[in-house]
Amino acid sequence: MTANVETGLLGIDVGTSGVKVVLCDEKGVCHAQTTREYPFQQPRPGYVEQDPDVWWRETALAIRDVIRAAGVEPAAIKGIGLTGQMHSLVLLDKAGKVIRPAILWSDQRTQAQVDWIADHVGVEKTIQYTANPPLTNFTATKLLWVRDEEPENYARIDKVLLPKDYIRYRLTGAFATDVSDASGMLLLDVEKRCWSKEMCAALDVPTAWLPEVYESINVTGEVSSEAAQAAGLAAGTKVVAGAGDQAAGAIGNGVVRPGVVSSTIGTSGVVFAYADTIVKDPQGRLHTFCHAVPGAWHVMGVTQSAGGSLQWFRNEFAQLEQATANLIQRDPYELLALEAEKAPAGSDGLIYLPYLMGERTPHLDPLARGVFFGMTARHQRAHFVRAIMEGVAYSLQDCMQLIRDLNLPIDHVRVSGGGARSPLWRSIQADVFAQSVYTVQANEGPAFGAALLAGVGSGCFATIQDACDELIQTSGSTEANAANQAVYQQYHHLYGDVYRSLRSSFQALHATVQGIEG
Ligand SMILES: Nc1ncnc2c1ncn2[C@@H]1O[C@H](COP(=O)(O)OP(=O)(O)O)[C@@H](O)[C@H]1O
Ligand SMILES: O=C(CO)[C@@H](O)[C@H](O)COP(=O)(O)O
Repeated sequence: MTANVETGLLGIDVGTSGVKVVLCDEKGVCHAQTTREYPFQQPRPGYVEQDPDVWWRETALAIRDVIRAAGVEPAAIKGIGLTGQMHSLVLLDKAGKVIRPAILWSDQRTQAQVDWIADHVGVEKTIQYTANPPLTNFTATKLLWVRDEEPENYARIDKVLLPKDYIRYRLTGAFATDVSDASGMLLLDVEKRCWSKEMCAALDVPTAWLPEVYESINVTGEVSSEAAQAAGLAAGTKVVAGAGDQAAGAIGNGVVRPGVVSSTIGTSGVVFAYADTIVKDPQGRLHTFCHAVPGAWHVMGVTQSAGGSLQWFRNEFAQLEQATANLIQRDPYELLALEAEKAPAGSDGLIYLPYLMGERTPHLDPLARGVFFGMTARHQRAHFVRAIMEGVAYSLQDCMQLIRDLNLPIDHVRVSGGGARSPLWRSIQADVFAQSVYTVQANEGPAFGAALLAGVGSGCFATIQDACDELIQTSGSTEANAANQAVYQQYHHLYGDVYRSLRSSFQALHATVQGIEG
């Protein structure tokens, strides 16, 4: 590995399935990257939690790993950019200790608090204050759940942070966040890019609990001696504000101009569009958040369980592939995707609704559940895998449609995330979207975007657009197939009907499960 990196930029992505750290130079060349996985806990149905101190432990080890692998002098690292899973709630007490496990973005326990906000503040007022409606995913609802269900923990709160901002606190001692990630807390005035005094007052959340808000490229602090020792960094290294994982991923994909849109299949699925001015879906089905580009916004539609659906299927129904992965040196996802190619477009009438963790766009329905519809005895495992990929693409197309309805152009679609590794999943997306999709050369995703933000913050690039123009190029395209397009149009229609037919049954199912499981 190279030892002559003069200007290192470190990007850290505190993800849901693990932390990813990349070390690039000012030319965008990545000299080392590593991922360290960690689990999440599901103590009850709908609950999803993680231990923030595990994030920090694994992040410090991952930083050490990439510095060693790149053979770079720690002092050559000119800036660190942070990104991570959005919305997840981290609570600290006066001594800076974590009060309880983080309640994650995918956790669905807060419907009562969503209803409370709707009753006490009103959905319209909430959209007026924060640009978004109350949703179970957003941080403020999680905070109110702690108020209602764990008053002893609530009484100890001194600071409320997001995942990447907890890592910032451990690196620098600073309490800070950035506008894009803060947008997903339901406490930010997204239009003015500062905390909403009205919303905080309405929820009785002291603004002193909240970190200082910066634009993504601004320096928020320097690595402390203690953190330098733990992570193998040089004390004094600058840490920029960074961005939520979707905004950082958008930077890594060059989604920094109108018309360029990304479709990302990670655990969640996200369609992300740049906006020069603030644009809102009146029904709140798309999120309206600040972009990491200063002075810009974005809208995004979210599929709760996109790659997460295939992950679930792999874990439960591809155990042989998992157990032999090392032996045969083939990734189980790759094997499943190859198998899915044996099924035709439309999976012979098998339709999958990817609602394993409820759904955000377009239904805003935490009670929706996953469905395989149309099973017959002729369906094989290949059909199930293909149906999952198709169902996720239908959900992403629902997001695309809502973005078009806001008159935002979709001229050029860039696919990314783990799902874009699969040629089949790329083709299905092109066919369902009825337009070509493109991949970009730099495939390190949000961590790379965070490193670019560090590059702008430490003066390597004048602006984010300059950095993207210089470093991000498309590397391939997948065209839509007209015959498949026609098949998918018909099944997509049915897919929508299946949800509408089942909506009340999902509510009844929830009530039944609650009654039985308590
Ligand atoms: N070779 C592959 N073929 C198809 N899907 C894949 C492949 N590799 C990864 N995936 C999908 O990508 C998801 C992980 O995406 P990634 O962007 O790495 O995750 P995260 O959301 O944790 O950032 C997996 O859950 C899986 O569904
Ligand atoms: O909830 C959202 C965005 O609103 C997710 O983007 C999470 O921020 C994490 O997603 P993965 O990267 O783990 O898929």
